[in-house]
Amino acid sequence: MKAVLLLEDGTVFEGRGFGAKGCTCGEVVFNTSMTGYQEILTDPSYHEQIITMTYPLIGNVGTNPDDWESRKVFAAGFVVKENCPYPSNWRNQQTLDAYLKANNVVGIEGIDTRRLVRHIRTQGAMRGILSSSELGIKKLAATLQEYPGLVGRDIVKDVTVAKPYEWTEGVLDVLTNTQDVPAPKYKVVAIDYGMKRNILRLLVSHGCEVVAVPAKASAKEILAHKPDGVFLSNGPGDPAAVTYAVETVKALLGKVPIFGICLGHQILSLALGGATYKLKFGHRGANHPVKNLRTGKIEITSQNHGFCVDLDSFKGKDVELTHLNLNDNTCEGIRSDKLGAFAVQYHPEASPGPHDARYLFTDFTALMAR
Ligand SMILES: NC(=O)CC[C@H](N)C(=O)O
Repeated sequence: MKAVLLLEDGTVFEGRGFGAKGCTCGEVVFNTSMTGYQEILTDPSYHEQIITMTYPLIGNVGTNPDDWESRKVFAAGFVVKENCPYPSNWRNQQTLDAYLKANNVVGIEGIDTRRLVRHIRTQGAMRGILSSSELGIKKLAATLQEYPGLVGRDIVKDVTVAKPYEWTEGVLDVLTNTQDVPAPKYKVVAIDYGMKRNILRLLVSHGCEVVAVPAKASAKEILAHKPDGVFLSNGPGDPAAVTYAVETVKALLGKVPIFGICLGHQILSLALGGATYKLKFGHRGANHPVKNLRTGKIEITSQNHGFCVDLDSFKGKDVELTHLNLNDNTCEGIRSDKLGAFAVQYHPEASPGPHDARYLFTDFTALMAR
């Protein structure tokens, strides 16, 4: 079936539809990872985003019941050069096409993804509409006009959970189908702004007993759990719009150790008096070099963010820059020793990506132990 991707600046890409037949709007972004498309599709941080994969062959390992990073496919749409209809992998249970159909996600293949990515890199991430149902450009343009984009909107409320839940699974070894679940030593409350499951699995495998709470949980409700530590999760959209989350973290600072990832890093930074801004096209991939300024070591990291913390916004404040992105010298980690809080912009839980930064989970348990 024919499909079309129309960008807000009028650029049109025509291709073949796969997955669900339908029409969807979102911010068009790209991810350079060669692997992990199922984890990427189910990362709630991609809510209201149409993901373009730069690696040309996608779907070659099919999909499976284990590699979900959340309860659903949150990506608004999927753009690939070539969707592989004949996956080959011992874990495969469903082709990517059938998986997207089953989860009502629109896909397009056969477009020049290199041209699309170069366009986004030069013009910046922008709103787009992807459709394999309505194909009339005029009608699609009118529909796209209605879509407001991400800036200034709290969309964490669309992906968070309604009530608290416990998580007991550890990191899964797919070869032996066993999990690493040591006896819990620390009680952690994780605020779920759209949390990836591998963060939860790693907290459990590092000896944490985890209860996840909705994004709007108050500091009082969180402290009532008597946690040894609080975790601030990843999540979609503009951090500055999630004002209730910033207020809650302000009320927690200094009362309990805090560790944050991605959106959690941005919310902690805002609570510490910092500021955030929108990057031109964001960082999304699995090979982004980050320098740990304390150890001097370079970590190859998994990344997925379109907003960033302004390095200069902490001038005169007792906040240490701990990690720096070596591609563009942007902030990738901060810490306040005085307040017992630290966070990174990138994804140490990988899923997908390298495991270089897993030590941060040990840093968190060491902080709680102190
Ligand atoms: N993965 C995330 O938590 C993303 C954080 C935020 N939504 C951003 O795009 O920068």
